[in-house]
Amino acid sequence: MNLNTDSNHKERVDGVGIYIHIPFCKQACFYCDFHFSTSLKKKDELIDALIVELELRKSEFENDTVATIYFGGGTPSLLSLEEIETILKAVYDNYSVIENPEITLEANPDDLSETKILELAKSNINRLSIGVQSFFEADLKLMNRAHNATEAKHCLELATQYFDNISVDLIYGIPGATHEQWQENIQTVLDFNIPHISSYALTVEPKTALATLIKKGKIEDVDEVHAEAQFHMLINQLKEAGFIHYELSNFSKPGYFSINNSAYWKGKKYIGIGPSAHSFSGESRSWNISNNSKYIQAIQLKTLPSEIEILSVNDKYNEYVMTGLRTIWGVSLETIVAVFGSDFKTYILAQADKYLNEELLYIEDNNLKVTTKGKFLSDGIASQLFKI
Ligand SMILES: C[S@@+](CC[C@H](N)C(=O)[O-])C[C@H]1O[C@@H](n2cnc3c(N)ncnc32)[C@H](O)[C@@H]1O
Ligand code: SF4
Repeated sequence: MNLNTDSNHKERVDGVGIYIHIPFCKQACFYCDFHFSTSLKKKDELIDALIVELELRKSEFENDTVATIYFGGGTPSLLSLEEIETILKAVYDNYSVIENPEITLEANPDDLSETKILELAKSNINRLSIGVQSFFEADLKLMNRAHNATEAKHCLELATQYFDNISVDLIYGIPGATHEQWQENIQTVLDFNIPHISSYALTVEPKTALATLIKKGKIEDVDEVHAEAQFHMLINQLKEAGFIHYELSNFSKPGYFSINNSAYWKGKKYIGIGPSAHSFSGESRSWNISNNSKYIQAIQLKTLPSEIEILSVNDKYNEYVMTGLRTIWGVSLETIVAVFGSDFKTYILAQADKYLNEELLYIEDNNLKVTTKGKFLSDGIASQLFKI
């Protein structure tokens, strides 16, 4: 299934994507439930396994061209340039890659010394996604980030000298962080002339240290109203600065949309390499085991440690509605009819009626979209449009 067929989609994505998960971090951020290990003992074995998995899966893309390569984590910036290049070589050896693919590396500020940035600038990496989260010491300590506020600013000073395509991650709704501090965080990123920002509300995931600390009363609970107010400040401040709010958590200057993520939101195929990585073939989703040792063992035996789920028509429709409503492109009613049939269009319009009347949704050029008022509620609204 390729949902990137709408004639009115402005950012067309040609080619498929490869995501490579680097499951190591220096220390565990209190809020994070992504898959990572703080022990680097198995790093070499894991890199070997990533290379074998890339070889094992090449037939999945034998008729496709790779347009984006994304090193995510965990903390990919923990890898040396040599390690990154070895993995990239395995991509080029096994897949057909377009001439100038977007190659993103997620990086943490404490890894980005001038030497490291210079090395990365000489490699094929052409986009950095830097996990700053906040420029305030108290916020960084509360979240147990490995960097401090000075490192956060210093790394942007350096990175902007060598890279043009940079994204910065910021977290809002942090307990104790005032609205003024939040606005200062956004302004600091703008002052560095960063063209792309991803911003998430601090989410208390079950079984994280943050959840335990809140339960014990050691950290104040997150406040939804406070977070929603900061989300709207973000929208307004970035709109004024010329950013396009192209996905619920993503803002970009024209020309700097993440091609990798846009492809994902538009239902393009991608393969995820590494422990916990997810893949989407168009017809099914699969995900690798979230355990470094078991992942390495299975790959050494030339088996894929993954589970697969074949998507039903309703699953595909639900996913399209969920991702579509989060984006600037919305849910195309033309695509709904073309891919799922006219019954689905009748269904979605009936379900959407209440939200259209409440001005949480609107229709523009035959696309169903969330209004600014509806944005913070977009996932909840999408679930009300699902077919079960
Ligand atoms: C999993 S991290 C990987 C990149 C890198 N290690 C970093 O920390 O920036 C990707 C993004 O997800 C954000 N994130 C992970 N868990 C989150 C949570 N519970 N609430 C808000 N943001 C979260 C991180 O802060 C980061 O910006
Ligand atoms: S937020 Fe990033 S650095 Fe922190 S634990 Fe998660 S993956 Fe690691």
